[in-house]
Amino acid sequence: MKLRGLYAITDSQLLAGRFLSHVEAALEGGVCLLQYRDKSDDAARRLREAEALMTLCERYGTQLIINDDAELAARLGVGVHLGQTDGPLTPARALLGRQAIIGSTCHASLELAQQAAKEGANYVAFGRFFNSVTKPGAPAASVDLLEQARAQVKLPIAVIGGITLDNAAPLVAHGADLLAVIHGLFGADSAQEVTRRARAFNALFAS
Ligand SMILES: Cc1ncc(COP(=O)(O)OP(=O)(O)O)c(N)n1
Ligand SMILES: Cc1nc(C(=O)O)sc1CCOP(=O)(O)O
Ligand SMILES: [Mg+2]
Repeated sequence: MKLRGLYAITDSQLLAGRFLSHVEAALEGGVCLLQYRDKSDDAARRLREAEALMTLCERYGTQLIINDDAELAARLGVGVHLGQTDGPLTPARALLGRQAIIGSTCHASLELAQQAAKEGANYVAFGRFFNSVTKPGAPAASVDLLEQARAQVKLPIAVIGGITLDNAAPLVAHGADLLAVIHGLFGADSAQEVTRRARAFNALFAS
């Protein structure tokens, strides 16, 4: 499966009261990967929501990725995204199997990306590229770094952090394969606007 296009990431606070309707609206507009990102420790709710997302993803032919939690990903038979403090890739791969999509946060480090590639990641993520409402303290990355990564890293590259329809095009032009977006997608007031934004993000990959 080609990893290229919009990578939608959920946020439990932002989507409170409109979780499934906004996610379905995004899927309607086209989503390459959907990440379930919930930083709470409410395991029962996390399982329930992840299962609901899996049902939606199956209907739309989208791959579901669980943030942080390889055990939950294994339980559902889906992929996982691991940051630098979320545990090593090798045991996650052993747990999830060869087919699962595993992504790795590399901040602004080519060395971390090379390491992730060696350990069998399916994509690497760099960020944050812009000011992020969701994660203001994340370390910064630049378009120069993205260009170097494009030249040196053979894996699909996800970019993240403050990405909106107004600032995403140069990232695609400099080699990003996946636009990972929370607020710039789900911050919309209506489901129709979420669908419109999803279509517009994907259109950036058309040329
Ligand atoms: C696609 C993508 N890229 C980066 C991250 C950030 O992961 P991490 O550094 O583990 O931070 P948290 O998201 O867990 O707060 C991500 N989730 N997805
Ligand atoms: C979860 C996350 N990780 C980042 C990183 O740089 O690693 S930035 C970020 C937040 C992304 O949300 P938004 O699109 O609302 O800025
Ligand atoms: Mg994490």
